[in-house]
Amino acid sequence: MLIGVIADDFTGASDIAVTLSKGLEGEGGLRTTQYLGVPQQPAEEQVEAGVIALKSRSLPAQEAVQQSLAACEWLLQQGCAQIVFKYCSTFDSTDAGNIGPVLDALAQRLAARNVIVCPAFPAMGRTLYQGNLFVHDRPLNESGMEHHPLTPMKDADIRRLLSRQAKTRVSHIGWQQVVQGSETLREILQDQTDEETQLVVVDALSDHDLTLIGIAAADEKLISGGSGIALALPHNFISARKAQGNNSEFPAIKGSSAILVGSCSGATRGQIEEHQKQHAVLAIEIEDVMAERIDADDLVDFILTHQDRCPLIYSSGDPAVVKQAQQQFGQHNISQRLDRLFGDTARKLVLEAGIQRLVVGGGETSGAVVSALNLGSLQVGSEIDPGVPALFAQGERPLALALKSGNFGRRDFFSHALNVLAGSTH
Ligand SMILES: Nc1ncnc2c1ncn2[C@@H]1O[C@H](COP(=O)(O)OP(=O)(O)O)[C@@H](O)[C@H]1O
Ligand SMILES: O=C(O)[C@@H](O)C(=O)COP(=O)(O)O
Repeated sequence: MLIGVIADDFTGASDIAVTLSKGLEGEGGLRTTQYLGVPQQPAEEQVEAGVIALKSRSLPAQEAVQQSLAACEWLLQQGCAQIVFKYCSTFDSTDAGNIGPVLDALAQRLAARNVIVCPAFPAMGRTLYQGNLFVHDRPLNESGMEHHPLTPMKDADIRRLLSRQAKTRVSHIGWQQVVQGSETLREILQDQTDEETQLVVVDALSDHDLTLIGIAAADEKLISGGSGIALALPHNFISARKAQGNNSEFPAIKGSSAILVGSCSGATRGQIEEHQKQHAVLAIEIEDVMAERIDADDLVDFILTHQDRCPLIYSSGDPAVVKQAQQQFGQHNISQRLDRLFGDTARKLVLEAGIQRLVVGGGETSGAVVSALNLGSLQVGSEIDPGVPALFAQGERPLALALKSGNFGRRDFFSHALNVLAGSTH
């Protein structure tokens, strides 16, 4: 294994996994496997990039640090020369963490001097300029992310956010320096090396900028960012002839399907609206979940009786509905109950009812579903939409998955994803 990634949620893990497996256009990427939690056994020999999916974004900071360090140890044992800490391209976190505390701990473990911090993901409109993060034409704190149920983002200045979370000093490399090229950037990074470790927020507006940054970071032991930071990392290993590259083929799975959605993001709510125009959709009311008036058997029943209409079940609400539910029940209680409900439903659907194509909307929700299925590891297939690959779990009966970040995906994402998992290229 050459590159090891520690991802703080499951959709984020598949986002960076597909970036590594794709590589730069015309060049190809690395043989990539996504692990669900820290594996108990060594990786298979042919794996060149290993992505460990944690569900650590919303844990207490100390637990997130412990899990991230455990993931780091396993990746180092597999021989990784470079570790990447992957967080959200909207920098999802709070003043208590977890991005800062995890970076502090990883930097110390790896004795890294300059740790790049770059959440930019231009394909999804996330750009970083003068240390401030934008989502398309809005600053992060006006992008809708200020309403996120778990990590409301109320500041767009990554330097300021990170300084509140991390003990390590925070510095900045501006876009005007990035565009001077990889060589200059490498020199700037090396010049910044003094005794003190630094978290270096680096601006990026385009994939070209990210490519320059990735090439400049070829020798860095620790890098961090959204999936965009990994764009050029396969190139570093392929051009140094250390990697064989990715030439895997994946099955088309046409079996029965289910779509489970817990994300409350604007993009996801639009996708649900689109889906219900032609397909079967069931809304779960939070009051019913909290009062245990609805359970996994009810949801399984809906999915199985609507197989001919691409059934989708969602809990998602708009910001006003979410706020009201939070005031009534507490966000932690709601998330715990929903995680359990979606997890139990997925287990019954896959293990008992034989569902073979599963699409999940939302990072935390994907974590809950995939953890309940206890799948171990997933092979990374083709990209359904930017940042969302087809994933395959081997077992007695193959299972194809798509784990969609709340904000990702085209408007008809859910039906499109089912088609791609079934082998359609449209
Ligand atoms: N109607 C709702 N009210 C309050 N919280 C909700 C509701 N529906 C889902 N949630 C919670 O909101 C969170 C959404 O997070 P996540 O699944 O990561 O989506 P995203 O990818 O958009 O961040 C989950 O913890 C989920 O349990
Ligand atoms: O970087 C991103 O935006 C995604 O890969 C990601 O981490 C998504 O998180 P969720 O929005 O919680 O799914």
